[in-house]
Amino acid sequence: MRAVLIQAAVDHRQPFERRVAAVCDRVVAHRGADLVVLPELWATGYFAFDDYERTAEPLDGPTARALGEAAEAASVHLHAGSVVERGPDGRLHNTSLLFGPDGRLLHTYRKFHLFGHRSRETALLAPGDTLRAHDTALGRVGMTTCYDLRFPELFRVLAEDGAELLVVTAAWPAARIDHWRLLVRARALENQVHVLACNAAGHQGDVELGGASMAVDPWGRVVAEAGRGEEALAADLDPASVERARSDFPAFSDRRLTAAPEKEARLLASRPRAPHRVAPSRTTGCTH
Ligand SMILES: O=C(O)CCC(=O)C(=O)O
Repeated sequence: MRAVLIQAAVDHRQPFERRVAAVCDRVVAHRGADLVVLPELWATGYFAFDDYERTAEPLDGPTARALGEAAEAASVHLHAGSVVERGPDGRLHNTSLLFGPDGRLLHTYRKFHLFGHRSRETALLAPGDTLRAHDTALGRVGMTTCYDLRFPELFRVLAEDGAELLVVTAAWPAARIDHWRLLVRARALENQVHVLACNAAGHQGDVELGGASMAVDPWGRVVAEAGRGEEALAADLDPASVERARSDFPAFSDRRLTAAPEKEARLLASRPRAPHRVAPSRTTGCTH
């Protein structure tokens, strides 16, 4: 599977509609990829808190329509990063959108953990409360947003819901980019899944975004990593490697606690354990 992460900067000199059109053109240029991913709030700018209200749209608004058309024109799955959504009750959310190659909106995710440190997100937005993975032609996909990376239980819930690919859309500052690198790899390794983490680039006000978008495999290995500036990062993933990693080294199936909120018993009922396979180390991938 070929994924392309568009590590975009927000050009605040351009009107909002022009920013949307420019990013849609960049999506269309990646026809031939299977999945294109955008950063968090790439059109409004995550740190442009004064613009949230003005740029908010419902999920059938012009920005979502343009993104669906771009996905269809490119014939790709499009994880369109996130937009400021105006919900049916008037509240605003940081909402991620996943489109299919026919331009249909397949799945949405409202950011669960709003960020309050030197950020007005908690004051302006309402958090999401629904977490589920979604079946696509590329496998089962879970969506997460930026600060969520610091909450391993959220990733575990999605992995327990069958996600094989976890996508992180972000506007992660350069000041804490070491945390980003560590957390993205940890979330992939501990859940034995692929993680695609698409960060923003450039400056938003006095905050510099850190770039370093990454594709990480189920062994926690970095398949591709971007620099700090604007870039389209391509990565080839082998979807079968999730199954392979889990059967070569069965840590995911050895877990005893569940993160799934709807399960009453937090301790997983004891079940017969599959015998661990003892394979010569040179034939396993588990040296990392
Ligand atoms: O956790 C961090 O350091 C960054 C989080 C963030 O910038 C966000 O959630 O948008």
